[in-house]
Amino acid sequence: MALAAARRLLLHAGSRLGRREAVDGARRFANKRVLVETEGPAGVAVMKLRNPPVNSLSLECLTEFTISLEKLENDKSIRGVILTSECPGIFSAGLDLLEMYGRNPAHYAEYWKNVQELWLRLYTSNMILVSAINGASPAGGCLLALCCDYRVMADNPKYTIGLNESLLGIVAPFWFKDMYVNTIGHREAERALQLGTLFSPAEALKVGVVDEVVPEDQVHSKARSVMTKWLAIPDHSRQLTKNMMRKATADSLIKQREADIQNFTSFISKDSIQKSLHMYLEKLKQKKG
Ligand SMILES: CCCCCCCCCC/C=C/CC(=O)SCCNC(=O)CCNC(=O)[C@H](O)C(C)(C)COP(=O)(O)OP(=O)(O)OC[C@H]1O[C@@H](n2cnc3c(N)ncnc32)[C@H](O)[C@@H]1OP(=O)(O)O
Repeated sequence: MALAAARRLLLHAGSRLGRREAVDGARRFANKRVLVETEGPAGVAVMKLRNPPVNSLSLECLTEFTISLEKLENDKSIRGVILTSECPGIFSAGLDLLEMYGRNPAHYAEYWKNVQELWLRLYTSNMILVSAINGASPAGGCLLALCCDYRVMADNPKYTIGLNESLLGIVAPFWFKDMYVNTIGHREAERALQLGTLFSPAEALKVGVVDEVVPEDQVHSKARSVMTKWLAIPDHSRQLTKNMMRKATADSLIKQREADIQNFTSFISKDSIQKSLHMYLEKLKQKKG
């Protein structure tokens, strides 16, 4: 409830947490975890996730992300968004494991509702979305990229991308799966989902998880040049086409949002699943020591 109130305040009353300023004709607004810079005449915004250390999608981060997108969607001068990260070497570590571990069912339900909301908003956005994947992009990080219309990834073998849920002992929800199938086809998705494959940039390109791999220092310039190409298409025909391609996938979640929340809540609350998450978190810790 507190988050919903914060969201209303941010969105409608301008910005108490957010701030808006003019810099050389460009505009920017920032929440704590999302920075948005818009460039006047081109109608393009660059949205940078900045939730260190790994841009995990905490409830706060999801909320700020959704609000920022909503603001851009309502701004008729904005036609395209480049989605990227301000955290070095990490695009996004995906959903925040600490939101799914050791909490109560009401928290899980609230968290999942916000995950659904961000996904629906991103996946069905009328704007052109291009991701500049400048770091690791597992699970929910990959999900963000898959929502985009075009994906450019940095050519660094340390960076991997994919839906690795099965490695954590959890299961990608049907709408993650549907989007993966839409992107890379049934056979590749079936294999990658079962194995929890994290693809190197070269592999991701080969299988179609990303559209282009470029040297790391060219990710942003390439994303911009891709955006320019997409901006040349009339919005109305591109938007109707996008809607035609994505509507069925989005609708299948919209039709069963409540049931999906219940499924997630009961699945994630299971002792066996909590145990798997505990082990995975321990593994992440041990990696350091
Ligand atoms: C019947 C069916 C019903 C369906 C029900 C649905 C089921 C659930 C579906 C849920 C779907 C989940 C999707 C997800 O997104 S789960 C998250 C998956 N993410 C990962 O696996 C990534 C894990 N992280 C990493 O691999 C690495 O951290 C990294 C991103 C490659 C970065 O490596 P690094 O060496 O630079 O940093 P590292 O030292 O590992 O991490 C720094 C600290 O950050 C913490 N951390 C990392 N990732 C997460 C995360 N996702 N959430 C929260 N915290 C994270 C890590 O633990 C370190 O913390 P600390 O410094 O030790 O305290």
